[in-house]
Amino acid sequence: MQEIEASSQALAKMAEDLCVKELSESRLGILTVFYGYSDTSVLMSLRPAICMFMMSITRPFENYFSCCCPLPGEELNIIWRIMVEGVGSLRFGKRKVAWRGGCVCVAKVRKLITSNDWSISSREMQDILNSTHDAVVAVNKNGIIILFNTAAERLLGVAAWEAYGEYARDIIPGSRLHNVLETGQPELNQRQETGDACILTNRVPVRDEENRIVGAVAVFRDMTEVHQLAEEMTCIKEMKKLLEAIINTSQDVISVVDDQGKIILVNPAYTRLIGMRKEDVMGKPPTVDIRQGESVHLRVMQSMEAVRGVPLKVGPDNREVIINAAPLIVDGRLRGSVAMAHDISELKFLSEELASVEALIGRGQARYTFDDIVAQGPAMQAAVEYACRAALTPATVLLTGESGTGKELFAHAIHSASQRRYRRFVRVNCAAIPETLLESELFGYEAGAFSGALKSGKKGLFEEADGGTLFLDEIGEIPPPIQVKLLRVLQEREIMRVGSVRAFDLDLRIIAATNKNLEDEIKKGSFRKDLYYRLNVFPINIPPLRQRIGDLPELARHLLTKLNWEYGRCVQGITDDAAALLAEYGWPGNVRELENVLGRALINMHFNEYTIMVSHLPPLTALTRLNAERKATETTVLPCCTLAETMEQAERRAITGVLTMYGGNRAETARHLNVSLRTLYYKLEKHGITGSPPFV
Ligand SMILES: Nc1ncnc2c1ncn2[C@@H]1O[C@H](COP(=O)(O)OP(=O)(O)OP(=O)(O)O)[C@@H](O)[C@H]1O
Repeated sequence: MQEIEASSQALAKMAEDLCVKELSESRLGILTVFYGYSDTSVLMSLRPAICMFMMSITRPFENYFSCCCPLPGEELNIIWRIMVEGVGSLRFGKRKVAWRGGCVCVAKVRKLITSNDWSISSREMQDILNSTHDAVVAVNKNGIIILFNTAAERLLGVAAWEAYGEYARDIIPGSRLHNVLETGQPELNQRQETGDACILTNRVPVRDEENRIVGAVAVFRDMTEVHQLAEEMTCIKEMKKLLEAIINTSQDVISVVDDQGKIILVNPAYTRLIGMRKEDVMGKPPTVDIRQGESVHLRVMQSMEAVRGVPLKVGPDNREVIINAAPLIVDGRLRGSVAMAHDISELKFLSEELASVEALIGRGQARYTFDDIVAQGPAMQAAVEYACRAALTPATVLLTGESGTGKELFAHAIHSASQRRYRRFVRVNCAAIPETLLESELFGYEAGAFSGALKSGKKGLFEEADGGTLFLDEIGEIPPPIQVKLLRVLQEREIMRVGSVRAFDLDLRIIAATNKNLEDEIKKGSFRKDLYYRLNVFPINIPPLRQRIGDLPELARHLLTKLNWEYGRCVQGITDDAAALLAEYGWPGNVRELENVLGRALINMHFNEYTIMVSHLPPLTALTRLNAERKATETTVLPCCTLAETMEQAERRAITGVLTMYGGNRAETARHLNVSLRTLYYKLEKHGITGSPPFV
């Protein structure tokens, strides 16, 4: 603060000049302090433009500055002060003010508020403006800043006290308030990008009652946060849409309950499954759809823990579902629970379908190689050696042998050792497919070939195996009409779909297997001779187990390893007694039966038993007797008999043995002996075998 002593005359003049000058520009506040007489009314009339302070002559003026602001809460920055001595007068326009000593101060008014609403104090007004988030800057008609709130300080980076009294054009040129003053036109919603910030500005002229422009005000709104918020909102909205789409398209059944246990979300898969409309379940307790079992939602909400694999029956059709559910915990608070149900009725159905299709076809890759075949004795070794040779050629192979001797095992091994090993190995059990379907299954059909046919037509198993190997198991069961078609495939190497007139080429190797004697079948007229010759290119006969009993110990070891793995056991071997019993047995079911017998022994064993004993084996007596008989037939020399007589006796023994084993069941006996029922009846009559077991 400057303080100048001066003669009263000079100072009076200076004060007067200053007053006039400052009043005209309204830039600075002139504070004139008089001792002695004063004309209050004159000075007060200047208030809209400057701050005028009246003081009591009795009070020292220093105190006055701090306490006598005309509007409470305003502050002054005194720039200079002139002490005035003597007596004089000041003239304001036509009026003259007498004075006697005093001072003239020039002060910058830091907060100058001109408000006509005197019910709100200037301090309150200032507080209100400072509290607003928007920056507010106002100028008077000369473009001088008369209002600058805290948000403006923050946003524009200028302190309020620096801004007050300055030209807005100088301090904040971007505000364009001077333009508004000039044009009188409001500038609304103007966007300004400053660095990272995005500001929206409204600038309007301020008019008095006579519509004269007396100033301008700008409101700056920092839109950065709003923009960020809008972006976040858009992001959340998109996320919500995405989640909704996922939930709605999910095949899994989804339901959500709130913390009150009321359903608040279900997806279309849910309504489809339980057969209720969405509006019928929303807001309802989660037990609304359950037919059998407890609500997992309630369980989860009580325990606050997830559950997995809970079986339930839901909906009008009592659909079987498996449910996984978890509590919804947000910020440590339980907000509800979400459950996902998998409809296992469908799954069960599909897996059954798959199993039946696979059982019928057995398609895919070969599972065994020659390493999986136990062949100790010379007969088996010869068969394996022959099969190895066959594998290296594209020739058709015919595997013959009793049931369970390992024909399928050989077919897999041949494919695995052939050049086609990386192509498909398709197995078809001709006996398992109904006769009516066999043709279309094997050869496929054209669209609309018969009622119930697929619109698109269907590939047959021959086509499926194209490039690979087709294993026709139980070939002896193929009915004569299909034998003709099969013959054509083997001859021409081409097939024709059912309902088609167009034949196409195929490249596949055929392996056929049967436990029937096809020559007998030809004699009976049930199997085509020409087909037999086509199939019998590479015949391999696999001997029955009873004729290679020497293989039994190694086979048992091999099968035990397999069974231990399947049953999770560690059985090491077989006692000598048990092995002797197994060797005595006739094994009509061959290696498959041996596998079953060992499997049953494992089931009979305790977990701390590691060696199969006789007590673990199922009863094998009936066939042991047969076996003894067979051995006798094979080994006993009958010196006083002719060859024809010996054969007669052997035949009689064989028939009575098998008949005893099957409790007199002639059909089973015929099947076992591989003769037709008609032949068996003939032989029974011939040998005079009648009555009930035991037959002698
Ligand atoms: N020599 C062998 N070595 C190892 N396992 C064998 C042997 N022979 C047969 N097996 C096993 O015995 C079971 C029956 O074999 P497979 O199914 O090949 O007989 P199959 O003659 O095709 O029977 P079917 O005529 O009844 O179809 C299979 O588990 C097979 O692995």
